[in-house]
Amino acid sequence: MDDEAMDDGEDLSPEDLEQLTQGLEQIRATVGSEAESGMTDKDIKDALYHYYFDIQQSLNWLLEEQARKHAAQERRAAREREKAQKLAMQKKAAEVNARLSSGPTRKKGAGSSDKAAGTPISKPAPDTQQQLDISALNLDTPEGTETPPDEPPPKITIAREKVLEEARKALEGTGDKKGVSLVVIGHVDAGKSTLMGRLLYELGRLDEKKRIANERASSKIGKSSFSWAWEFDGTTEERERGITMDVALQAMETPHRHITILDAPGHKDFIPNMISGASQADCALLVVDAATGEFEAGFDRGGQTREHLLLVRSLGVGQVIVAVNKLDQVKWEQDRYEEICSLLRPFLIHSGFQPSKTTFVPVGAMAGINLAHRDNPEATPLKAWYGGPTLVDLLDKLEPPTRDIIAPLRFPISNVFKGRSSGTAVSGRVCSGLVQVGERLRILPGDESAIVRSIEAEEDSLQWAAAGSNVTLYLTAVDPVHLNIGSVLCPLTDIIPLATSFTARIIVFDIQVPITAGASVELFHHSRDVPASISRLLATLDRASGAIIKKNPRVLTKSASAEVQISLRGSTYSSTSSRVQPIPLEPFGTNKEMGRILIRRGGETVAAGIVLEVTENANTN
Ligand SMILES: Nc1nc2c(ncn2[C@@H]2O[C@H](COP(=O)(O)OP(=O)(O)OP(=O)(O)O)[C@@H](O)[C@H]2O)c(=O)[nH]1
Repeated sequence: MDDEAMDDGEDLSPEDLEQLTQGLEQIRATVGSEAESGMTDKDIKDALYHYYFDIQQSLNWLLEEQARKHAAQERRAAREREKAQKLAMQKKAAEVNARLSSGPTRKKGAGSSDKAAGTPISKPAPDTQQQLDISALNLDTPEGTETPPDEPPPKITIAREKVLEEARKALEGTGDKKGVSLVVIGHVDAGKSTLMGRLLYELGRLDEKKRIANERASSKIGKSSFSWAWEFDGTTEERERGITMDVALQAMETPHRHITILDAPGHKDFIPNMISGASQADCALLVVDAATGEFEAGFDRGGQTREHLLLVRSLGVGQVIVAVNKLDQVKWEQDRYEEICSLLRPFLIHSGFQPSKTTFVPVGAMAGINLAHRDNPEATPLKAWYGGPTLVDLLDKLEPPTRDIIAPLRFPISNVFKGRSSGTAVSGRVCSGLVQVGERLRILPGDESAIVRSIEAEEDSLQWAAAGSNVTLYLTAVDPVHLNIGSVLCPLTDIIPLATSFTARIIVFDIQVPITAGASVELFHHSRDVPASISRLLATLDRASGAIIKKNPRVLTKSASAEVQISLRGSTYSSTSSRVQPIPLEPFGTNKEMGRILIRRGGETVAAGIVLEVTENANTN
């Protein structure tokens, strides 16, 4: 472009100059000022001149150029980071060698205080599971946020009683908005991400500039119909394929609620990610596609509408809003809306949702119809027959479930990444109890512990977080090698059992091949899934009363309720080669959120259940 760059418009005709000025104004209106966009007037004029004043082509080129520059900067920064990391590792290795050669430096009466002091000499994890999990960690340091040298870990500054009192007040919700977390579920392409992207825009949480950028960039790769979804589908692969693959987290405010949104993938290949999202949620928003044949495809056997509903209910979600979307595709016909509601209602009841906790709302995600406002000009055909609540009206009435803040802390890790300021960060949901800055926590499985350096929720820094909060904990005094997705953080004095075998009460889904004793399955518990087997069929039970119908049945068929023994695969044998890593879980009677399980086989969810008793507790062995 330099060859053709123009010289201050000296050779231009008055018409060309006019076009140049207008083009500059229009591009500026889209990209913002020089400070905001990093584009000088000269860059823009050169592009306009080069593309014969075609604004669209000039803008595309400018955006591409900017992306190229940014990528080059990132590559440079990555190289520098790598160099710095190598140097730091060499330094650490030299320190370790020096320490090892001068003998152990255990402090007086220290017990485990080597860890408290953040001693960097840490044994590699003895088991393969922990080593394998490391590959799932996202340990990249964001640009310009290199880890500062170790600071002393923070101390607890607020008394436990005071934290409890504050947490109780916050949960009562006096003055403050009540907080709920919402998982967005539904068949692939129902419009979940579009709905949530558009909703954020309607609520003023997505600004015009970002919207235009998403629109432009999505149309550039021929995916303009997904532009609203881009707010949630952030990765290149998700955007190119036009599907959600992992759970995306965002927050929004309605007049009386603060809502954490977990946008789950609809595609059946990503059900494990959907389960991880659902296990962090209080309520669900089911999105269904009203277009002819599409609702049916999602609702039939093999579609995700049924499976998602059963999964969220099995994981303890009791409230659901059903958004009947894409009604524009059927000319906003009331009959179609009612047909869909009448097909879903009995299924919802059958799946265990109380009618009083189930609501329906007609919406058009793409055009923003009946999301936050009723006055959309395109809503006229809907208004002819619908005068009920908008989606936001319904979201505003979601009730948070009872939170158990007295129980010991249980924080199952759903993600591990390099912290922004320092240390390692883990994100997830506080399932029970409280966590506060300065607290030392045990990481299970394993013998390690870590200190909470800081707590963050949607970029707010907190001193403590209570049951029901989705937060990020920044940890210190721990080697990140010990932090794995699926591990659970607990108080040092009240740790969760580590099970290799347990009994459970399960409900069998609509399966075609019956379950026999010894069946190999995948066991899902929060964000962890492990190979297991249904080692014994103990009894079939009456679904309503729980009374035993038959002891030691030979098989379990669809819709059966049963008591079974589940063993992590290999754990029933004594040879060390087949030993498996135990997983942290708790009987449902002790801790509801830690006592729910899902069982899958061959890519299909075959049963859901609750843990009755941990029969092989690796902690007490
Ligand atoms: N006509 C019409 N199309 C819509 C509407 N809402 C979403 N879509 C389209 O439906 C397609 C799928 O939308 P997404 O938001 O990606 O669907 P999703 O449910 O998030 O998809 P996954 O997360 O991959 O399961 C896109 O092409 C959207 O433009 C709507 O209200 N009307």
